[in-house]
Parts: sequence; structure tokens; C-alpha cells
Amino acid sequence: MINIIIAGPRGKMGRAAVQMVQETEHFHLAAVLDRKNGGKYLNEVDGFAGIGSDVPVYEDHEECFSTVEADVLIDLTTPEVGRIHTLSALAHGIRPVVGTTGFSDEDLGELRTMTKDKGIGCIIAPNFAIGAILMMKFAQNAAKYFDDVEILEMHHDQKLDAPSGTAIKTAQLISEERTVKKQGHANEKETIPGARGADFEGMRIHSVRLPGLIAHQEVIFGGEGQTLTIRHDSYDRKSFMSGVRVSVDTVMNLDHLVYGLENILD
Ligand SMILES: NC(=O)c1ccc[n+]([C@@H]2O[C@H](COP(=O)([O-])OP(=O)(O)OC[C@H]3O[C@@H](n4cnc5c(N)ncnc54)[C@H](O)[C@@H]3O)[C@@H](O)[C@H]2O)c1
Ligand SMILES: O=C(O)C1=N[C@H](C(=O)O)CCC1
Repeated sequence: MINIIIAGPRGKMGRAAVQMVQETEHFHLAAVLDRKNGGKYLNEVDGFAGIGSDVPVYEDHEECFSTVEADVLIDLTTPEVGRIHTLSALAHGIRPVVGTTGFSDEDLGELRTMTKDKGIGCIIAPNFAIGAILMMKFAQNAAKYFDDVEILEMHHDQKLDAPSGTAIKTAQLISEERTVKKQGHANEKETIPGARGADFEGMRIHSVRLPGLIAHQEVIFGGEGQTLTIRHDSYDRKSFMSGVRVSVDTVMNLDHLVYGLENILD
């Protein structure tokens, strides 16, 4: 049995994760970490009637991590909060599985160092959907044959970070195969700032935010007389849950930080 704390249980991902943990035979939801409702049980929180009558709600992460006997923290919050939760969980010997996006390179470096010092596992996954992992891997492979590429990521309009964690991870994987190149016309000029999107080593990342969307990305390669588009769509947050489940199982046997599910899937 793996004892789990979920941070951000009332969020869109947190609710799906609570359901996944409750439905997984060898997972036990030991507690949740919320911004409010401390001192209650989960079944007393709006939207959770009938589930989690034995699951305490904490507001303070230090109190939660020092009181609850937990193996794994699943964090689905915000970049600032997720970073603090992850550091604190590691300090308490609890293995983090982090879906929260928006961490800087410095944040990742700090977490990598902390994980190494503690000698326990930590997984940070910008995207838990298997289709998204394949999209990134296919894009990395295609980058061997195309020098020019732009990334178009499209998300719901409640998203805090841009570009998405997935788009950044995709660009990082592509950059392992692609030499740095400034794309477009040498003299191109933005008449409205931002028109050409974010610049990652010369490849452009465009972020769309619209109600109705969940999580979508196109990686568009261009060559002489042709384009290649690799696209993934998440239409339901259930798409992420098998990746969260695999991550919880895997993190139990790790002693270092893994950034990206492509590193743990065969
Ligand atoms: N890795 C993936 O596959 C994946 C998939 C979807 C979303 N995400 C990321 O997961 C995160 C959450 O996404 P969401 O759509 O569920 O957002 P959301 O806004 O619906 O939920 C975030 C939750 O965090 C809670 N929260 C904020 N501060 C807190 C604190 N101090 N303590 C406890 N809880 C706190 C909020 O109350 C909210 O319920 C985002 O960073 C998003 O980018 C990752
Ligand atoms: O809903 C979100 O927010 C998502 N964020 C991830 C990202 O930033 O890449 C991916 C899945 C959905």
C-alpha cells in the first residue's frame, strides 16, 4: 500500500487525482493539502460528499508532512506553492510526484540538488498523458531531419504559466537534436511586440489561451516544399491519470530526480 498526500485537491487536476487514488487498490489517500478547509475531513469539503470521511485536510504543509505517515506527495497546485511543497516534502522524506508546471531552470536545479542530498525519488512531469509524451518523442526524432520548427500550445484560459511546461519540454528535447538557429527572415520585425512568440534557441513557441480548450499542442516542422505537423489533444483530465499512477509506483524505487515521463517509460 502506498500512502499518498494530494496537494490542490479542489483543483481541476486535484479532483481527478483524488478519484484516481481512491480507485487504485494499492493506493491510500492519507491526507490532502488545501488552501482552506484545514481541520475538516475531505467529505466535508464542497464537491466531495460521500468520499474521504477518513481523509484529513491540512492547510499547513509543515504540519501535514510532519503529522501524516506518507510515502508520496502528488502536487497539483501553482508554481510558487508547488516548489515550496516539493522542497518541504523532500525534507520530510516524502517522495514528490509533481504535475505542477511553471518551474524555472533554477527551481529545477534546486530540487535536483535537494533530491540528491536526501537520496530519495522525485518525479516532475510537465505532462502525464502518454500521447503527449509520444508527441514530444516523435518531435525530437523529426528534428533530426528538419531544422525549422515552431510550437503552438493551446490551453484553457485559467492557466497561469506560459509557455506551457509541455512546450518548454518539447523545445528542450528538440534542442538535443537541433543546432541553434534563428528562424524566419533575417530582417523580420515585429510591428506588434510578441507577434512571433517566445524565442527558445531561435525556435518559436506560441501560446493560445481560450475557454473550451483543455490541453493541446502542435509541433510544426517546415522544409522545402513540405510541412510536418505532430499534434496531441487532451480532451479530458482523465488522460493524465495513468501517468500519475505510473509515476507514484515508479518514484518509490527511485533515488534521484526525474524530469519528464519519457525518462521512465520504455
Ligand atoms: N503534468 C500534467 O500532466 C498536468 C496536467 C494538467 C495540469 N497541470 C498543471 O497542474 C497544476 C494545476 O492545474 P489545475 O488545472 O488543476 O489548476 P487549478 O487552478 O484548477 O487547481 C490548482 C489548485 O491548487 C490549489 N492551491 C493553491 N495554493 C495552494 C496551497 N497553498 N495549498 C494547497 N492548495 C493550493 C488551489 O486552491 C486550486 O484548487 C498547474 O500547474 C497545471 O499547469 C499539469
Ligand atoms: O491544464 C494545464 O495547465 C496543463 N498544463 C500542462 C503544461 O503546462 O504543459 C500540460 C497539461 C495541461
